[in-house]
Amino acid sequence: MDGTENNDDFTFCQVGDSESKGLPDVSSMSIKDEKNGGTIWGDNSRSNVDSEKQEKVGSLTFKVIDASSQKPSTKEGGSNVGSSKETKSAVKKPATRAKVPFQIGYSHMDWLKVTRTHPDLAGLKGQSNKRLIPLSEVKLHNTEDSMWTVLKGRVYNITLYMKFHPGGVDMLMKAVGKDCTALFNKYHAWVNAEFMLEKCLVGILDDSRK
Ligand code: HEM
Repeated sequence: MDGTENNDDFTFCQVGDSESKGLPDVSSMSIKDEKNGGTIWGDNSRSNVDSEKQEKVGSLTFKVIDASSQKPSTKEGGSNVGSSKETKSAVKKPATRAKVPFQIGYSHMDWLKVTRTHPDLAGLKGQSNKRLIPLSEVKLHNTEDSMWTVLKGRVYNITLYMKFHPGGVDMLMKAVGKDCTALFNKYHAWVNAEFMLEKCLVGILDDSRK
């Protein structure tokens, strides 16, 4: 690619101080794909309004709406894919995640440093980390100075990890003394805990004992 070819399907928007430059309000724009049908981006349900202008680039149609002249309305229509309800759910914004304030000295990088320098994160005192451990033993480690959890069949000592957890201490407390695999997968199945907690491994969960 040399950057000179004509790419019909993509357009780049100039973003800036829209008011002072007289640019359209991007929060009120939507992009339709005429070739394949459907809304690519934006809230397409707000068409059929008087203050709307259409721009066309390649196969894409931009609906530029002057939001300043609009009042909230229940008017429907304008969508070329089913009902406007369906279109709305297709462009639904993801739920905002409650961010836990980041504490200086407790970032992911800080944790990696700890895992490299701490002599005994698991608290093994020389014991093997291949020992089979029943859930009843995990349950006993639910105190401030010894917190164990089970994740994907492995038993970890998470006492020192608690303050480094990006989801907060309170959330991770739900894992203490229990098997947290389901909760872990519910919130972030993509997190590589095997790597992050490698040095916290205490043993393997013994499924055959309670
Ligand atoms: C014990 C193993 C766990 C590890 C190693 C771990 C690790 C992490 C990591 C790396 C993140 C950041 C993920 C990201 O930004 O994409 C995170 C976020 C989070 N974790 Fe965990 N987690 C564990 C267990 C849990 C459990 C059991 C819960 C729920 C009870 C939980 C709830 C959360 C939540 C709600 C967030 C999101 C925080 C935010 O968006 O700021 N975690 N965790």
